[in-house]
Amino acid sequence: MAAQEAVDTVRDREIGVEQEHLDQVYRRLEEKIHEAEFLMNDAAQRGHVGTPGALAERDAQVFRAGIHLNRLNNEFEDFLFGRIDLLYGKDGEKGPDGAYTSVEPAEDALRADDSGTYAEIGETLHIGRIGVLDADYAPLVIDWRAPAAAPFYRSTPVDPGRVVRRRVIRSKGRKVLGVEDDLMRPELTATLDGHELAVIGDGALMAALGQARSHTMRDIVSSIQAEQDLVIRAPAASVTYVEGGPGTGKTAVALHRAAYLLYQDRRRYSGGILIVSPTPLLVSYTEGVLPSLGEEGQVAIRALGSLVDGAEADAYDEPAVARVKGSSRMLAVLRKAARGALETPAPKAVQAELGDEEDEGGTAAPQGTPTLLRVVAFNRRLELNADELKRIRHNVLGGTAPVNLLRPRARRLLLDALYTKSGAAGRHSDPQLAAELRSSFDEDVSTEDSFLSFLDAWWPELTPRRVLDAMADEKRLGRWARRVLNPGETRRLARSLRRPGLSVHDVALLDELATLLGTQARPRKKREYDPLDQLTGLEELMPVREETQRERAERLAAERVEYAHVIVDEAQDLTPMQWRMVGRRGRHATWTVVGDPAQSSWSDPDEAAAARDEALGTRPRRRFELTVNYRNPAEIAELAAKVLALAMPGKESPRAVRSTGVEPRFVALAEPGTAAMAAAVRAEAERLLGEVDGTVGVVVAMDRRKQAAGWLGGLGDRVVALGSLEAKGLEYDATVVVSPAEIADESPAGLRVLYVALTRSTQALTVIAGERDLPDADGVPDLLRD
Ligand SMILES: Nc1ncnc2c1ncn2[C@@H]1O[C@H](COP(=O)(O)OP(=O)(O)OP(=O)(O)O)[C@@H](O)[C@H]1O
Repeated sequence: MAAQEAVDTVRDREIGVEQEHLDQVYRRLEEKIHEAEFLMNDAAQRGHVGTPGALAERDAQVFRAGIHLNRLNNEFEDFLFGRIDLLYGKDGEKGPDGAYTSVEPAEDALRADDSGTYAEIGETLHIGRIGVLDADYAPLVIDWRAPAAAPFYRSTPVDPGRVVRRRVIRSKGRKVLGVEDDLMRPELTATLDGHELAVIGDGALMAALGQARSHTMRDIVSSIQAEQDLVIRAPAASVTYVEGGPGTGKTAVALHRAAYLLYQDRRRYSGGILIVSPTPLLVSYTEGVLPSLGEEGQVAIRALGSLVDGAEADAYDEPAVARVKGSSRMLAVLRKAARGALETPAPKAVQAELGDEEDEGGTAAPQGTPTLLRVVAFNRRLELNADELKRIRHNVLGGTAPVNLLRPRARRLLLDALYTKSGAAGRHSDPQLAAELRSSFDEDVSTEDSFLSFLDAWWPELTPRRVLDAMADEKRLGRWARRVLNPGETRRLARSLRRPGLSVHDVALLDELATLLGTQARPRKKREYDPLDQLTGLEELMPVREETQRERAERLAAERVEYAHVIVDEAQDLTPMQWRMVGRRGRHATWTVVGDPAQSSWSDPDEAAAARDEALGTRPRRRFELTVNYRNPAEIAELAAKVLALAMPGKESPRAVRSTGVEPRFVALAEPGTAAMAAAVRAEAERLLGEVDGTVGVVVAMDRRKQAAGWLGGLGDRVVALGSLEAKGLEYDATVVVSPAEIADESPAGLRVLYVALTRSTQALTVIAGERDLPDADGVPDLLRD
């Protein structure tokens, strides 16, 4: 009892110490807010001066002060989270943020005698979401992304550097709630201001991992681990390539890396950072993290189905179709289609008003390409017949230039042919007169209505959507796909393109078509001229205040064709066609690519890897591996490892850091059929809702998605039903995986998809075995038995 009281006293004292520091930081922040407010008022006053120079200066001041205030207000909550106590450093030099920069301790920092090793703490640093200096420019808080903060993340007991004690501080508003310490040099007796260094708690990481999950990811800024920090701070020279199993923090690391890169070189990354995620669900799950890291507008998080402007797809094709659409064989088909579509009938909307770009798809009355051009020039009727037109078209299409960009050439060759027919060609021997005659001919003919409407029908301005719609006709597609796709693939592809709406895989086809057609990139919406752009410099180019982070990101994304840095999450899932689409957005970018081949839902990982290599070009790569699973307890990780052994024999599982003592539960259906499955799923979901504080995910085969949502009706929003492909990247406190066999049989990559499903839970897992799972007496499906 007495011992516990002593611990509590030490804990309270340490909390008190941190509270004092936090109070000091808040006082300083308040001063800064007052300063910012003063600046704003002062600037407003100056408005009365009235000279143009004074007005511009006022505007600049208001702008800066507004940004400052905004930032301070935003960062006010929970922004001080760490502290390190360091040995004296090797050199006495201070870095630009006022902190010592040396990583290694000074030679005389440690004293050893027969009874042990001793040291005096030479420096204490507090780490937070932004840096705060006191009035004398000494650091009260160091920004987590600053070099001086790196030891907070890098130091480990094996390689402690100067760090003796690493402390995570939990606070709410202005109140410090607790501290958790990790000792990096447990063998050392260290003193701080003459007192022995206190150590509180069992370490911050375990405390963080034990918390209940919500529907959004939280940032891990206070508990980033050393191997993760190496990735986050890796120099952005070329391609940073990260592999790691489920739950190793790949997504978290990728998001924190975006924040780090912006901090480190805001000027460079004002060109934008694009984060590509496989599904909209993962986008909304991760979206909360960046603003909370203190980043604004420059980062766009996009799902693969929303990467192309105007396309917003979240429907999935059946695996056999997705395989065809994603394959690089599609390139040959699209090349043919982009040219062949010139001869296809215009959709109704286009027919109604030729030249109208509005393209709604659908099948039109087969108008087809015109086979006769008739004009009147020099008082003569001139005609080009079907054969002549065909020859001209063939001629124009000779090279590989984008079809829409060939229209002027088509127009010229038509005029050439008509001119030859007119007999005017040899009329003048004087070249100048001949040229004049020709140009008046061209002008007459090319402004004639019959010529113009012919050209629109014969060489229409094609949109990617129109070509894709044209591919929905099986016979036509068969021609374009000859010797590339087999008849079954062609049939399935055409059928899927006849369905209304776009699938996620269609979007990459649209993007490829846009390139093949040479569709003009949408003109950049020019930002309104703002005199402050010149006054404030790029660092200060922060969002206009009334625009939200998301709105700004969307606007920038819409305007942007390419980005300065591209981060690809779940990279193992990009098809070759998707790699091409993403690659076009980062031709001059640096890249961070994170993924796990063992979770790939793509049936031909080698083909996808080849396309990835093409997208990344010859840029040098730095490879990193993440090896620790922070999500799953060991009990769940062990079960998932059985599926990994089937899916990818020899592939190692990441090491789980914690164990809950709760084994996964198995439930077999009381009787065959959907009703029994519905009852079992609902009962398990209800039970788990009672067991965990956070969220419950029910993962089913893709074609049971809607059904499963119905089974869970009325259970509230802590529980969600997901198709197996949608579960990627997400996590829940508890999951119910329904019929492993159904998930595994869904596609050639089914076992890897099942592996994903089994690795979503942070606490509890129930597996419900259907008939096809052949459960044993304990309800364990055959796929999960030893
Ligand atoms: N250093 C850390 N401290 C606390 N939590 C962490 C840390 N690293 C990762 N996590 C948590 O572990 C979970 C898994 O992280 P994340 O989703 O980034 O992993 P992943 O490698 O992308 O997984 P998957 O491949 O399954 O999508 C998240 O809840 C994340 O917040």
